[in-house]
Amino acid sequence: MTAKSETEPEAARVAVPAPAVRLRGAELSYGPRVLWDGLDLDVEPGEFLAVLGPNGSGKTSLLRVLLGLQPLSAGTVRIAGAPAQRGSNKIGYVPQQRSVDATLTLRGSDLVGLGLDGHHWGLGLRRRRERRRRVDEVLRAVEATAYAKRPLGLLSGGEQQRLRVAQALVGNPAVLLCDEPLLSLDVAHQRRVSNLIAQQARESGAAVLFVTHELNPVLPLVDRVLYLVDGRFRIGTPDEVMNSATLSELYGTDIEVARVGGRLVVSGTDEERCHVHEVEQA
Ligand SMILES: Nc1ncnc2c1ncn2[C@@H]1O[C@H](COP(=O)(O)OP(=O)(O)OP(=O)(O)O)[C@@H](O)[C@H]1O
Repeated sequence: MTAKSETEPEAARVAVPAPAVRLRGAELSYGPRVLWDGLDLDVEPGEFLAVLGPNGSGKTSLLRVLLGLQPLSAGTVRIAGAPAQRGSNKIGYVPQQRSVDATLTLRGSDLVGLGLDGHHWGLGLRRRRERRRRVDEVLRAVEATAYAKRPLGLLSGGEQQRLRVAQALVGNPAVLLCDEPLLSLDVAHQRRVSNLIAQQARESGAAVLFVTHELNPVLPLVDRVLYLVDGRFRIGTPDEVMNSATLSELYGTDIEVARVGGRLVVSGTDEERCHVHEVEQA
């Protein structure tokens, strides 16, 4: 009896899975400029976290920290229980869109296949077939099959973006980092891509960190929001963060937030900095 009760706490500790992302006392500074500090954040498997903030508030820098590309100035970062590491196959990443050289001859399907490099698919015909099957499955999911064999340089911005999303999803990552993934997508593909990302969270237990200037297209999918402004931040459910009192405090000026037909409408003296895209455009 005594021996059993002594072993129970140990067993319980082992059974608790690590959060997908854990930041403790995290600070990022460039020279004297502090982007954010004192950031404590756990993102659980299956959680969808929207990361908001005006230009230059440090959203992309946060993703770079999680990717192991940017060291913290203070504090710790762990991905699925291990230190953040460059090239980790635990992470899928949709980078901010940049134009691809028109002469690039790499094909879309090859780009998506690169998302499986570093995974243990092994050699042999069976493995190669499995790999191809997975690539084809993800290409279908982003509706890119029709142009997957064409050179990347000849594709439109939206077509390239869907391939980047496929590349991030193909390895079933524990953490999915998305840097404004909906830019240049039409409304139908915005919906499809954001639903796919949320589905990956639900079905594969991926934690999603989704940087966006447009919260409304993903609002129904979002569990929590991290809102960064000038070194300050708030973390909470959309209702806890996206309200007049909290945003006015964060921006240090009067901000009005209203819900109109399920959308957030933000207005106020500083509305141009505070996600003007959330303001209903007439
Ligand atoms: N390596 C670096 N050295 C110095 N300053 C940097 C470095 N990387 C980024 N910065 C600065 O840090 C700030 C935050 O950049 P970051 O790209 O993280 O912002 P962001 O919130 O993603 O902005 P945006 O919404 O415009 O994409 C910017 O002012 C940027 O110029």
